[in-house]
Amino acid sequence: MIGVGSMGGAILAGLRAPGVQIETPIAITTRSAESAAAFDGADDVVARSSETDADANREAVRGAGLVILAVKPWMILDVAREISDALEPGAIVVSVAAGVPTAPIEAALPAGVAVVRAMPNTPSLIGRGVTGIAPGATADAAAVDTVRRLFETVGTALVVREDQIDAVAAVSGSGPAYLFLFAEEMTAAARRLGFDDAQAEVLAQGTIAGSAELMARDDDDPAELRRRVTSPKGTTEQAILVLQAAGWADLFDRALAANIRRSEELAGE
Ligand SMILES: NC(=O)C1=CN([C@@H]2O[C@H](COP(=O)(O)OP(=O)(O)OC[C@H]3O[C@@H](n4cnc5c(N)ncnc54)[C@H](OP(=O)(O)O)[C@@H]3O)[C@@H](O)[C@H]2O)C=CC1
Ligand SMILES: O=C(O)[C@@H]1CCC=N1
Repeated sequence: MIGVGSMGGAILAGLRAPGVQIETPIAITTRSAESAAAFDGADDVVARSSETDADANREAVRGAGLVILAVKPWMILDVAREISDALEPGAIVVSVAAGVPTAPIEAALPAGVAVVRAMPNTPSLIGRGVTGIAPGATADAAAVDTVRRLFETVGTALVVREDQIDAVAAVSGSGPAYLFLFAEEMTAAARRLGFDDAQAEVLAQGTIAGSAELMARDDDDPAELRRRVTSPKGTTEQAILVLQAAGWADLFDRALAANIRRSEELAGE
C-alpha cells in the first residue's frame, strides 16, 4: 500500500483488525519518516518512507500481487510511473484516488498489470466501510473478484461501472463527512439551547450514532424509521417541516453535483 493517510490508514487498520485473514507482513510506504515510524515494532507491517528512501515505493511493490495506491489524486500518475518497473507481471493495482480514471494509470504501467479503481470510505477503519469498485480495461473478472474480497474484509463492496465511480465518491466516499457535518451542527445547536459541551455531545452525537445503528439493524427503511418518531401533530413534525422547507432535497442534489464536478476537475490536474 502506497500512502497510509486518512483513507489508506483506515483500510490498513481494517485489514489489521483481529479476525481478518490476510497474508502478512503488509508492505506500506508513507512520504515522511515520521508517518512510517508510527509502525515501528509492528510485526504485521513493513513500513518505509519515500522521503528517506528513494527506492521505498519500488521496494514495497516488489513481489506483491496486489498494490493499493492511496496517495492524493494529483500524485497517482507519478507514483504509478515510479513503481512501474518493479511490479510483478500479473499484479493488480488498485487506485482509490478521486477523479483519476483507470486509462492514464494503465498507460503509466506495464502491459499485463490490471488496474482497478476503488472508492472506499473511512468507516473501513472499523470494518464498516462501503466501497465502490470498477475495473479498468485491463482487469478481468478474477482481478475484480480479488479486489472485491479485499474490500469486503473492511465492509461492504459494490461493483459498478467506471463511469459511476465519481457518483459513488459523491455519495459514499465523501458521505461520512456529510454526516459528521450534521453531527457538528446538531451539537452546536444543542449548545446554543444551553447544554454544556459534554451534555450536547451525548444528546446530539449519541442520537446520531444510535440512529445509524438502528437503521443498520432494522429492516425498515429510513422513511419508516422517521415515521415512527414523527407523531402526527407532534413536535418532530414541526422540526421536519422547517428542515424540508429549507430545500433539503435540492440541497443534496446540488452538493453531490458539486462533488462530481470536482472529481471531473481532478481527472485533468
Ligand atoms: N479521505 C477519504 O475519506 C477518502 C480518500 N480517497 C482517496 O484516497 C487518497 C488519499 O487520500 P487521504 O488518505 O485523504 O490523503 P492523506 O493526505 O491523508 O494521505 C496521503 C498519504 O500518502 C502518503 N504519501 C504522500 N506522498 C507519497 C509518496 N511519494 N510516496 C509514498 N507515500 C506518499 C502520505 O504520507 P505522509 O503521511 O508521510 O505525508 C500519506 O500517508 C486520495 O487519492 C483520495 O482521493 C478516497 C476515498 C475516501
Ligand atoms: O475529498 C476527497 O477528495 C476524497 C475523495 C472522497 C472522500 N475524500
